[in-house]
Amino acid sequence: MRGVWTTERVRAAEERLMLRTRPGALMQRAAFGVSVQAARMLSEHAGRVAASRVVLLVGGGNNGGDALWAGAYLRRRGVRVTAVLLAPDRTHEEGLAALRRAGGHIVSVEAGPEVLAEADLVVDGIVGLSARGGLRAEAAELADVVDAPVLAVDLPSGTDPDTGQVHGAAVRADVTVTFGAHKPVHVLNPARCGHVRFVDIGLAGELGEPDLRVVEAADAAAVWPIPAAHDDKYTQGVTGVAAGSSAYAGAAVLTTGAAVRSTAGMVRFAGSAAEAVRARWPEVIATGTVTDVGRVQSWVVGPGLGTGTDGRETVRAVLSAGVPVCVDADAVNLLAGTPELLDARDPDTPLVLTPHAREFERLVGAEPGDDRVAAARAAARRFSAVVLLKGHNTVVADPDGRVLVTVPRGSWLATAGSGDVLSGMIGALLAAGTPPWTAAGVGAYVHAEAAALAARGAPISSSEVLDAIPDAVRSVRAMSPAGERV
Ligand SMILES: NC(=O)C1=CN([C@@H]2O[C@H](COP(=O)(O)OP(=O)(O)OC[C@H]3O[C@@H](n4cnc5c(N)ncnc54)[C@H](O)[C@@H]3O)[C@@H](O)[C@H]2O)[C@@H](O)CC1
Ligand SMILES: [K+]
Repeated sequence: MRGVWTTERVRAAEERLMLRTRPGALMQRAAFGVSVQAARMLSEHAGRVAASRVVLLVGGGNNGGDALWAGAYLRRRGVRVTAVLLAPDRTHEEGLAALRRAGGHIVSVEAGPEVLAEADLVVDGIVGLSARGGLRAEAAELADVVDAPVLAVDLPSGTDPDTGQVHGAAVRADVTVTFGAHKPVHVLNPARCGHVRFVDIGLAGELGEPDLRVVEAADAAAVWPIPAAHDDKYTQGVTGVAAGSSAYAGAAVLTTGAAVRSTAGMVRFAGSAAEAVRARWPEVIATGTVTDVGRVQSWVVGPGLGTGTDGRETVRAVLSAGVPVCVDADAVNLLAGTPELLDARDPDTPLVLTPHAREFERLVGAEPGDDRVAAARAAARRFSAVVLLKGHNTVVADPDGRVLVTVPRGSWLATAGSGDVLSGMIGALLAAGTPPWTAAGVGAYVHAEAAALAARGAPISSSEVLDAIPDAVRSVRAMSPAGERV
């Protein structure tokens, strides 16, 4: 898992590091990293470095200072550098002097559109970690006329560093260079950041435990249940699925299918869609009700269940079964309407709640808001459950405060029934004994991987995501040396 630190933590780490480094050293390390990345982009996009044209958009803080120093380094490689000063009276003095000495041009905002029209690359040094709100009017107007590739210093200006939200105008970067640590914006708003490149400024020893973690292929490969010599159909965990209704048999088929495709163990189904499930998945033992289904090691409850009396009793029954439960869709709505259902639960049995934003609002009484990480964390604590908040980024919070994020590759999962598939996958991982926070995070990661593999550039349905689960598991195992060995 890759660590992510909030701006408060990064600033504190930088302050500690600055006590041990010469003044200005950190900025120069950061700026040198920006110049290296800029040169790489110039080679790629303009076919040359020397004699190409770079425009620096320079705000009134240290972010602008980074851009100015990077411009000075680029001058040494023969680049024609022009700095547009957005806050002339607050421009970083040493950086400005360095660029002047190196032979860079300095222009005011009025000349911005003209120099931008000639640019091979634009460096966004408008605002960094101190950013609040969208771009101010002058910066917004300039950002609007940019046509060249954009390299953002630390973050694309106008996006919130800690939530990734954009209110108003913001830069859209092709590449973002981050210093010393990944910050929340880099994983919560990848569409604005483009490719994120890390520049080491020596912070690692000062950072401590991350605030968020990003799931990677190796994490999935390390925990995905693979049958071993001693295994039979029971030892790998039996997943129970209580989903669907006469009106929504499809949800039952998708959820059950996802559990079938995810692991080699057994899947049992309980509900009025038993016949449809059996017809599509002959390996599943399907019965009418939770009480006569037999032993399972986890339950998935909710997709297509309906919110009537039968659904409510089903939720009560699985919550009191003493095994880990993944509560999705209608089961989340039932808990929102009848919170007493949670009394049926043994507090020591893992519970995973998987709401999307509207279900979250019903459950918690408030929208997730801008800070989805904080919202998921608070809900996890309140319900003593792992809360997986769906969205373009999936956020998975544990009651102990740990948070996992999955960074999406496209929006292919914005399709009907994809949540049903996810809950079946999480249920299968829970049945195999995977701890709930990991099961939810890794399930979401492989779900997104399956979508990307199935899509290959064209819209897909949930059935195709489901069919791609084995390929996604193969892919994460192949990407990770640990996974390949097993
Ligand atoms: N602290 C350090 O040791 C290091 C800091 N570095 C750089 O320093 C940056 C942080 O610098 P600062 O704290 O000086 O602040 P910034 O450069 O992020 O912001 C400067 C000022 O911009 C204004 N501003 C805020 N929101 C704005 C908006 N939406 N539109 C326009 N202007 C806005 C504010 O008045 C703010 O004080 C980092 O992002 C990084 O680029 C790097 O040089 C690495 C080392
Ligand atoms: K920036």
